[in-house]
This record gives sequence, structure tokens and C-alpha cells, in this order.
Amino acid sequence: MAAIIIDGKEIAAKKKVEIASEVQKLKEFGVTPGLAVILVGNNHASRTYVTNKEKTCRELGMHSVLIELPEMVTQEELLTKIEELNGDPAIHGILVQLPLPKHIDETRVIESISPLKDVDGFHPINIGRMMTGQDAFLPCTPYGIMVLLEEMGISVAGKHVVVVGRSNIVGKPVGQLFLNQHATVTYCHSKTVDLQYHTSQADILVAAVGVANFINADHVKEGAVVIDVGINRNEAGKLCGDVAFDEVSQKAGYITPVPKGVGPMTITMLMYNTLKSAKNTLRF
Ligand SMILES: Nc1nc(=O)c2c([nH]1)NC[C@@H]1CN(c3ccc(C(=O)N[C@@H](CCC(=O)O)C(=O)O)cc3)C=[N+]21
Repeated sequence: MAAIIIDGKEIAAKKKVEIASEVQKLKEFGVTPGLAVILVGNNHASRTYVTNKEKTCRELGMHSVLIELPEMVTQEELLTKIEELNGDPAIHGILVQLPLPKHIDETRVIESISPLKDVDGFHPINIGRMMTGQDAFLPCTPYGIMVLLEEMGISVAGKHVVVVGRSNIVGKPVGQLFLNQHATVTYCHSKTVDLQYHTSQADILVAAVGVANFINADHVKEGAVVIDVGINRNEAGKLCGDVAFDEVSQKAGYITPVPKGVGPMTITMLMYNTLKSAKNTLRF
């Protein structure tokens, strides 16, 4: 049986309508949600994402500022810019596009962003709050995955979730969100012995590896939910995920495509977090 395709683009569109309407309400209280995106250097892929984020901000009636810094910017200059944005009342969310050039300490930069404006959910304060189940900015890709499942009516409690990949921005936090929703979670990574043994037991399999076609039909249990977080380019330059879509979609119960799966949800949850941050300012 062919899998049901989880249409991330459509679900993102629905969520964006809800966010846009909340933005309008907030504007009546005199607050326009504002997002600042800092782009260092001239990485082509980064520029595409950043342009998408700006476009989405405008679509939803939000304020957006793009700050472009040269590849050779010093860490000190970058930290000064972030400090300025931390104190800017028109800015509710700050995103520093990753990866950063090698001469800049990524951890230092992430920790310099005010946790109250950390709409990426990468600051240790937000990660800690997420781990302990307190209110926090949730990292956008993991959060987007949870919303996709919720919108599809796929239950999580008691399910065996296998996450392949252990990055700080996707693998680790997505496993945590599943645990928070009462799943049984297994993390697999490059040192895992007999990967297929683990993945083939997954009710929900999350592939966040960064290698095209890494997950094939032999890795997947019949009827499983397969979430593909990969964004790779194949030899022809075409965007593809970590999952061999054609064969896995013949075996899975549900599958997210690439593009139009998880990606559009990432940007949508960024907008959601920026809106949430702006709303928070009304409470003080
Ligand atoms: N501080 C920071 N925060 C991030 O959230 C962040 C980052 N750095 N660095 C890079 C990654 C990557 N990322 C994507 C977001 C949306 C799509 C997306 O919308 N993709 C479309 C396709 C886009 C296309 O056609 O190229 C899709 O999957 O349908 C992809 C990738 C956010 N990232």
C-alpha cells in the first residue's frame, strides 16, 4: 500500500492563516511582531532560507529586518549587533543564520541572544526549559514535526519513535519533544551498531542525518510514519531528503516529502515563535 503523503506546505499554509490573524489582533494593541535575521557571509543556501523567512514575515504582516554582515566580521562586532537587537523594543525575535564562519564561536553567539528573543529555541535556557517541560521557545523544525503529526491526527503517546541523527538543532530536541508527549524514544547515530535493527522497530521514524537516500525500505517497518528532515542536493542539483522516497513510500503508512514536508513548517514555527514573543511583551 502506498503511504499517505503528509503535505507540509498545505499544513503550513493553514497555520500561517491562523498566525496572520493573531498578528492583526496584536497590531490593534499597538504591537507589531518583529524578527531580525542576521546573515553572515554569502552562503547561497543560507541566502535562500533567509529570503524565504523575510517573505513569510511580510505575508503575515510582521516586521522584519535583515542584517547582512561580511564573512570577515569579527565575533566582537557580531556580539555588539546582537546586544543592540536584544535592547530594541521593535524586535521580538533574533535569528542568527547557521552555520557561521569558522572564526566565530557559535556557542558564544547563541548564548548572547536574549532567551526572551531566542525564537530559534537554541539558547541553553530554552533547551533546559523544554527538557523540564516548562514553557519555552521550542526549536522550529522539531516543533513543526510535532504540529504535522497533530494535524494528521497521528497519536504519539506510547509509540516507539526512532530518531536517526543527534544534532543540537534537530535530532536531540525532536526526541525530547516526543518524550514530553509520552513516546518511547530511541536515538541512533553514526556509532549505532545495526542501525536497521533499531529503525525497523519504529512506529515513527525521524531521519535527520544529512545524507541523501540514507534510509531505504529495509530500514522501515510496514505502515510506519516516516518523517524526513534531510535537505540535500542530488547529482542533478535537485532537492532531496534523507529518505529514498520512491521505495519507502511503498512501505510506510505516512511519509513527509522533500521539498514541501518539514521545511515549510520550520519557517511557520519561526513565525509562531516570533508572534509568541511579541505577545509576551504585553504581559509585563
Ligand atoms: N539559526 C538558524 N535557524 C534555522 O532554522 C536554520 C538555520 N539557522 N540554518 C539553516 C537551516 C535550514 N532551514 C530551513 C528552513 C526552511 C526550509 C524550507 O522551507 N524548505 C523548502 C524548500 C526550499 C527550497 O526549495 O530550497 C521545503 O522543504 O519545501 C529549508 C531549510 C532553517 N535553518
